[in-house]
Amino acid sequence: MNNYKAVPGPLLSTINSPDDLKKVSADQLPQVCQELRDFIIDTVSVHGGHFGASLGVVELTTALHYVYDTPEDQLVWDVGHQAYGHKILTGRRDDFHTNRKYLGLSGFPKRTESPYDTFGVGHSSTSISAGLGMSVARDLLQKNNEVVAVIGDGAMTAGMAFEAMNNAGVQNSDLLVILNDNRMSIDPNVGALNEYLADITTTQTFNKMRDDLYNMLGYFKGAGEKMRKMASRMEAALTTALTPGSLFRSLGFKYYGPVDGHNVKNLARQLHDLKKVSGPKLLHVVTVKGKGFAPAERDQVKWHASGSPFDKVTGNSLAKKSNDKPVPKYQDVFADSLIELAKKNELITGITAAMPSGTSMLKMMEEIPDRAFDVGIAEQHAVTFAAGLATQGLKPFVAIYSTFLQRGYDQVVHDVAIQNLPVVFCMDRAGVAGADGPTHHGLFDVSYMRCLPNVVVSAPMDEQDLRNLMYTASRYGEGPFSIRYPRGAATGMKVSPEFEYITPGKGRTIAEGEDIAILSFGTIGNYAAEALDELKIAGISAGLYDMRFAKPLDTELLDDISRKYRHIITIEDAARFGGFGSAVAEYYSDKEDRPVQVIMGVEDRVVEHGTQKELHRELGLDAQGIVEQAKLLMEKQTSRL
Ligand SMILES: Cc1ncc(C[n+]2csc(CCOP(=O)(O)OP(=O)(O)O)c2C)c(N)n1
Ligand SMILES: CC(=O)[C@@H](O)[C@H](O)COP(=O)(O)O
Ligand SMILES: [Mg+2]
Repeated sequence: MNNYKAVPGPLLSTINSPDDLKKVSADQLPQVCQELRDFIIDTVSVHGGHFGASLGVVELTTALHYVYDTPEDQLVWDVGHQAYGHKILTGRRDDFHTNRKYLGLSGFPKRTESPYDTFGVGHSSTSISAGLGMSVARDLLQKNNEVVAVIGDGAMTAGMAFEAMNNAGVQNSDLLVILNDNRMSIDPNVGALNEYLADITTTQTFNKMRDDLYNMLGYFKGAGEKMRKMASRMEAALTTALTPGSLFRSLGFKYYGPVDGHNVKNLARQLHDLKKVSGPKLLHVVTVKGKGFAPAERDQVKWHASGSPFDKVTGNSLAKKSNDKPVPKYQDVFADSLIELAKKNELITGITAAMPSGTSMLKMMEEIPDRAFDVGIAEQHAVTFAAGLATQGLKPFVAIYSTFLQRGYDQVVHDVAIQNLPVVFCMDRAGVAGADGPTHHGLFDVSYMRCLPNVVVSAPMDEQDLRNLMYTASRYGEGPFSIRYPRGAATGMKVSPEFEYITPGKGRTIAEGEDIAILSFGTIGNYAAEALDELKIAGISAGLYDMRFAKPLDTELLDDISRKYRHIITIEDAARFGGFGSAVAEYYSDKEDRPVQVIMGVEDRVVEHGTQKELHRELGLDAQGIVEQAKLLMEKQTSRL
């Protein structure tokens, strides 16, 4: 592991807790911020991690810990990808070089890591609900601590944030919500709320335009539809400009702002004053994502996170250049195939919930803009929106990370599965996700999809099969179809430009054997393929079957396998409970001649962060793990004889 540690500046090096921060004078706060920013840039330039969001809240983080008595005062971060400054100021500076590394600090606030991390995060838009829970608990327990929730403009687009505000507005509990408005989600923020916030932050411009605008509106009345739409948009903007924050006020919040989120002394003063204001209140802070690192300010999407080392002045990548042909990522195979399919079938639509870059749906949004939608951080809406499209005969492909689809599960059940609508779920980041850790692993989708009526549950072993399964899904008219694939690079195989229809429920034989059959589900099967040679050396003849479907199962193939083998191993990069291995066990359970089965998958526990390779090793879900299981199985058989 690279153990490079950034050296903190003279002031930052004296700060090991918020109490130390409180010892510096208000005039020194800008210097603390500069040193904090430098420290983040220095560390992330070597070790990688989320980036732009933490740079954008350096002043806000410093002001919060300066003014509030954390950890007694509860500070709740939303998503938590912006909390690096918070970690550094709350006693984790010296360990910060282990951030997101195996056995190191978590990339997100985590309750077991620090008392300053009041609520575990990773998924967005939970902070107001959690904060309200904490403030109501404070009231009931007759304590007097403060509660502050910090939420981004992207996270604010989610239904959950509005559910929380709707409730907070009538609870009358003291709660400060800070809206960190940088006009960005991971990609540019979208939606009507985004436009509303833009109107607030451009108040002065609109005030100046007011008189002209009324004159123009008169002119527009006689104009066409396009002009009228423009006029009504401008009128809405004007209304917002005249009464900024009215949306939040009407939800029962006292609204303050917008204020400059990079003036730390002013922020500290504002926060100090707001302590005297009771009830639910919202401070609207305007910041720049990537603030203080010019390349990140220029290209905010690229610098949302950095995976490889970079020059901390120019931002140029320091990753070793390779002459090898680049291997496509699964997300790109998905997006390219979707575009190919959509060009041939005009009923196909694509939907992403605020992950155009992450899912590569951006490609379709650029090539076929009228049929590709970014609906914001709104997984629930994305699923039901797709269901609505499907009722009208369209063929929606909903690309959502496996972990984020958990947010839209009732919609998958109630709006898609029960109505048997032909929505295609493309679940990216399935299996262990890597450095993002437990909140982001996609370990539950096989179980949560398999238990639903009507849903096909599939996983390709490689990019060729991903293309073919997508093609199959595009032609499958009987109901919902799910396809899971992991984060990162595909196999690099030569891919046929032709699509092939795979009958749902049909697996394939990769290798025949005699002693043990390995039944794999998804890309984890490539580890099994690697294990075959080593098993041969160990004197074990293993067959390998890429089952492709956890539902419907290839029962014909399963019957063949049970006739031929006494021992089978099933393997999946997912929770064992209710997954593919369970499906096979259930199928065999009433067969007299059932084989002895080992189910390889993720045990009933939380899997922490690390590289995918490290985590697969820890879980025993790699070639070595398969070899070990196979040997154990054969030993057990021999000892029984
Ligand atoms: C439920 C859920 N969906 C999607 C994501 C992926 N995601 C992480 S950060 C982010 C953008 C958040 O934007 P914002 O709250 O404005 O924070 P910023 O990065 O701009 O500081 C998204 C979409 C997530 N973490 N949780
Ligand atoms: C914080 C968050 O949810 C995203 O930034 C996530 O970390 C992206 O993951 P990928 O890097 O796999 O797209
Ligand atoms: Mg934002």
